[in-house]
Amino acid sequence: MSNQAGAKHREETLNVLTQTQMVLKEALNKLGYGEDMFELLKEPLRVMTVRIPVRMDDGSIRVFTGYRAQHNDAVGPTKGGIRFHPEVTEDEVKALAIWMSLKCGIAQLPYGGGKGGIVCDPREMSFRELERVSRGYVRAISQIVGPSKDIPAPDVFTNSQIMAWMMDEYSRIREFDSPGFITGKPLVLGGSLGREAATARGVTIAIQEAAKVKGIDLKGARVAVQGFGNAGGYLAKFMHDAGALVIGISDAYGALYDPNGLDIDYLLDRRDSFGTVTKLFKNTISNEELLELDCDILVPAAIENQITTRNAYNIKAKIVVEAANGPTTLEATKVLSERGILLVPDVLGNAGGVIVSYFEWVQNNQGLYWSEEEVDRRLKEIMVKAFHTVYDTARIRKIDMRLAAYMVGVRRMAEACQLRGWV
Ligand SMILES: NC(=O)C1=CN([C@@H]2O[C@H](COP(=O)(O)OP(=O)(O)OC[C@H]3O[C@@H](n4cnc5c(N)ncnc54)[C@H](O)[C@@H]3O)[C@@H](O)[C@H]2O)C=CC1
Ligand SMILES: O=C(O)CCC(=O)C(=O)O
Repeated sequence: MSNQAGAKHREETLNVLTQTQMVLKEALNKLGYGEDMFELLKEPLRVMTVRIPVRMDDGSIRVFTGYRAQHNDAVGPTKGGIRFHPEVTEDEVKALAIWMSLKCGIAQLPYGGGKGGIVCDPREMSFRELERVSRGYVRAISQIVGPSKDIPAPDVFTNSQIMAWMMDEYSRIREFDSPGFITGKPLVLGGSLGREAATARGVTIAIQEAAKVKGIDLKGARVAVQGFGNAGGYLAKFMHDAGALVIGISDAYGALYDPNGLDIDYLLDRRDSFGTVTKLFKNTISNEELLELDCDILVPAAIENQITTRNAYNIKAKIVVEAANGPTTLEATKVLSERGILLVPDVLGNAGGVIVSYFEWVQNNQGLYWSEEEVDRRLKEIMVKAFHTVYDTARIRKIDMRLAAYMVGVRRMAEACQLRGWV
């Protein structure tokens, strides 16, 4: 078997959780921890599976499966989003929870990682059905979540309205108003200024720092963005506003390409609430083609496993910044690194979302609200520091940015577990 065929075979047999565990093990090894620490951190401490009966609008009952994973709470309560997607699996939610731990470690937030998901397709559900499934999920997990236990937030196909229903349901169960139970809420319910755009703002800061390192001028740089929802939509806008040429964007149904730059404001205006816009156009290209466009900066901002050994050799970008969680496989990470492409990994690149969620929780706890300028200033401070900590670790240790990010991200949690006497 050739090297390339071997890598492809390995990749096809590893799921996101196994791949995460492999990097985690290497990071812990490099930090000098033994097998016992890996044994503790390789899986979440707690995973709850729930079945949520929901009366649909036609009178029938459908039972949805949901998960909430809590990776580790040695540092503080767990934190992380909830996704509604037909392909949610338990292993995916577990990996996402571990990534949240790493993200919070890199950004130095007083949290461990958590993540939730419901197997459903909100694109095929009515507004009221979505409300019922959201409330049912909170009732089912209410015992293990809370403002000082585990604090959810939005993720793929969930939004501030869903956070509002969930906060309301939790407050009813507890019989007191609990804005600090969940973040990503609407402003009038205790949301934070700047949270909605925070993930993309953080990605933008990571891109700016990566571009400096690579000597790329953002003005006129050609950018392709996969995904046009919360993360991808705002990111395309920020890149456009920074003078870059956004030559490609995509959604679940296809991609749009214009070598002279797309009209991002127009596309944002036409997009639906699920980040879909390409259905309105005839001359589309595929998501696969978008990833291989001739560009300077590529931002996967949709779902997992998009850059694999199938296309990693054809990626033309000089910088890849992961706004999505897990868009690049482990084998593809190696290929990009060997090809000299700077890959800013998810646990660093998209940390802006949880950073501003932390600000929202702090504001809820203190009952004092900050200006958007204050939120953005604090976000920038944390992101720039996090970028350079990870970049310097990679440079000094001669390792790729993903492994460096795992080392930086897990260090504090491992120390906390040791100090608590768990290992
Ligand atoms: N919303 C947040 O605060 C954060 C989101 N992320 C990550 O960013 C990524 C995107 O999340 P959001 O923008 O919040 O979700 P969203 O639901 O707002 O948008 C998702 C976008 O991805 C597209 N998409 C879905 N399936 C696809 C497929 N198979 N191929 C191509 N495109 C597809 C959708 O059409 C939509 O444009 C996810 O990986 C999420 O975990 C990471 C950190 C925070
Ligand atoms: O805002 C948060 O707490 C978590 C966001 C999230 O789910 C993520 O960073 O993947």
